[in-house]
Amino acid sequence: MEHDIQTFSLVKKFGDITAVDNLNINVRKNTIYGLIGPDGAGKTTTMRMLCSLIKPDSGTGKVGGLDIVKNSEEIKKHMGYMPQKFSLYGDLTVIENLEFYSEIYQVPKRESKEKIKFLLEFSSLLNHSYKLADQLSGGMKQKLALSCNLIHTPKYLFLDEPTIGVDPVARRELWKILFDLREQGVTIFVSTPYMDEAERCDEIGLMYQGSIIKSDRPDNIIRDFDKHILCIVSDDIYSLKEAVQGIESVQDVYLRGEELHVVTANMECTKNIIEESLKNINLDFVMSENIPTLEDVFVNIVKSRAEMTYGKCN
Ligand SMILES: Nc1ncnc2c1ncn2[C@@H]1O[C@H](COP(=O)(O)OP(=O)(O)OP(=O)(O)O)[C@@H](O)[C@H]1O
Repeated sequence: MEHDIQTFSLVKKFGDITAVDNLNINVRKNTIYGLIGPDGAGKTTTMRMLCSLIKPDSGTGKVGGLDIVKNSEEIKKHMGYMPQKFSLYGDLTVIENLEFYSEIYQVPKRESKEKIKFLLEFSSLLNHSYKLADQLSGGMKQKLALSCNLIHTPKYLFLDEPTIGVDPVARRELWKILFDLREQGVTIFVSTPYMDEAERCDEIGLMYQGSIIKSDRPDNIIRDFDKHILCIVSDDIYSLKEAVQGIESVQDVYLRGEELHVVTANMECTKNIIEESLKNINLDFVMSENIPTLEDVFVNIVKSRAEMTYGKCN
């Protein structure tokens, strides 16, 4: 199996903080790899090392078979990196921004004209070509930022939370672009806080405290989850939560919108105890078993890790 992006025991420290801790990642060629994890897990630091913007303290990494420290200049020619705050020039038009990045990447003039035309169509920005970047919506700005990173036809694309602050329709459009890029042979490494986006990746890595604690296809991660999720709705969700979280076979309880999600290893027994307890306090409720979502699994894995590290807190 051919890998385009790899890390081998990668470590990065900032003073006392170990931001990336013995990280091992393997990203297959021509796939979308999603890095997900809580704030401060080390996602941005990982991406910055892979893009040769900062050096690791130890360990190594490869992009397209090239060493991220020794061959950084060569790697940069073939990669695009869109950080969380990508610099667009607000007082330049959409086309002018693309022309500017085309010069930065030293794309030959004739090639650049063709590429800009292609990217404007590809990212549905053609009708906005002469708008100032500052006048674009959040979603369009991100599409322009992405296009600026595609001007030199990179083989590897690194995107740090590219859809933050983007509305759901524009988010879907951006993902359509990513799928098209994968079709064209680009390997994509993306971090996202959104679980619906993580589910669209070919493989995801759950990052916690600098390491990958689980890595697989999203459907495999959900399939391997060996616990059950009970979903309960009630008019008095807070009394419901209080009553349920004291039950011994309940491993975790959390709110998801209007619903209370209960995690248990023993579904039938927990269901019966909850029914009894809620009847005793005269609470109206509706309970059903839910198929676990990636979000349920993610919350559970991260909480279990945190409990292993810091002990249980209720
Ligand atoms: N330049 C820096 N100097 C000191 N500490 C840093 C620096 N960059 C990152 N850190 C620390 O390293 C840890 C990992 O940060 P990082 O930004 O990589 O996490 P993240 O998973 O990308 O978080 P977020 O989702 O909030 O962006 C955090 O504790 C952070 O405070």
